[in-house]
Amino acid sequence: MKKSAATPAKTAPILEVSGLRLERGQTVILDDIAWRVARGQHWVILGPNGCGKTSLLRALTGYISPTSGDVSVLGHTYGECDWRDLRLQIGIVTTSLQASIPPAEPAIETVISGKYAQLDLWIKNTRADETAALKLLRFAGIGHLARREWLYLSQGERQRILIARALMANPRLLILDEPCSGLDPVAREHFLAFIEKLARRRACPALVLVTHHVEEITPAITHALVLRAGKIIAQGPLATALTGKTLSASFDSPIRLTRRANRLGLQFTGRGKNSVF
Ligand SMILES: Nc1ncnc2c1ncn2[C@@H]1O[C@H](COP(=O)(O)OP(=O)(O)OP(=O)(O)O)[C@@H](O)[C@H]1O
Repeated sequence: MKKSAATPAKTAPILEVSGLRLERGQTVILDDIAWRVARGQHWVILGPNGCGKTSLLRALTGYISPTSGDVSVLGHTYGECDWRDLRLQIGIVTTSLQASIPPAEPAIETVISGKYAQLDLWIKNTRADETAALKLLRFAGIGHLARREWLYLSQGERQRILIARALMANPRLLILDEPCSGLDPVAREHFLAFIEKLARRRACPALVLVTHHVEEITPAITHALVLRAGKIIAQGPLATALTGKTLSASFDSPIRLTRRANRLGLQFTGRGKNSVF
């Protein structure tokens, strides 16, 4: 009988990936990925288009099987326990989820569906679920939208609802896959302030933010994983893993990392091979 992941091992890391390799046909999508997310850490994954970020997320959530290597969540390894239990420990917010939300579904029901890791949920809501969902919507600053249908919500509101939805299952890891895409500059700042508030919450799950934009790395993010062509080129505490040198190697273009008022930025230096100028 397969072991249940419902009772997490107290000392295990939140996530551990070792020797992960993913091949499809002749293509090596991920190669020799070894990565560990410990309790209390919040990570950013950065890298150019096609470097393997989405594939890595899909391997973490059990949606694709690696060619070799292991992925474990809270000490439980895919293949050795029920993957549905493991998946419940990982919340994921991605724009691809948006197409699966029924257009007429009120926000509060979208949030409640997260508790059961289901979309288009057809059950009678309990009072306790409604209370919990409303609390999360209020935390996300959108309590007033609880009864508004998905169809009429803005992109920023939808992203907050999907985060509240993910939190309904009390995940230990929350993956935010390009959560700012489609947001205008002001909406993006408000949204980042919300992420920062979430990260400072006592019961916050470990966050993994996937982005192309260093400006979206808020001060709560502690660690970085930098990818290039399916391989890790740097990982560790933000200050050492995310530098002009590692970004230049990742994006194959000369880049300088700037820091102003606690926010990161990029400058293209205009020198060297593959300069954008
Ligand atoms: N099933 C597959 N078969 C063949 N190649 C694939 C498959 N899935 C992904 N790839 C390739 O693997 C590479 C990594 O894709 P992936 O979507 O993980 O990149 P990404 O870093 O998320 O890119 P982006 O930033 O553009 O979203 C790409 O070159 C892609 O074409």
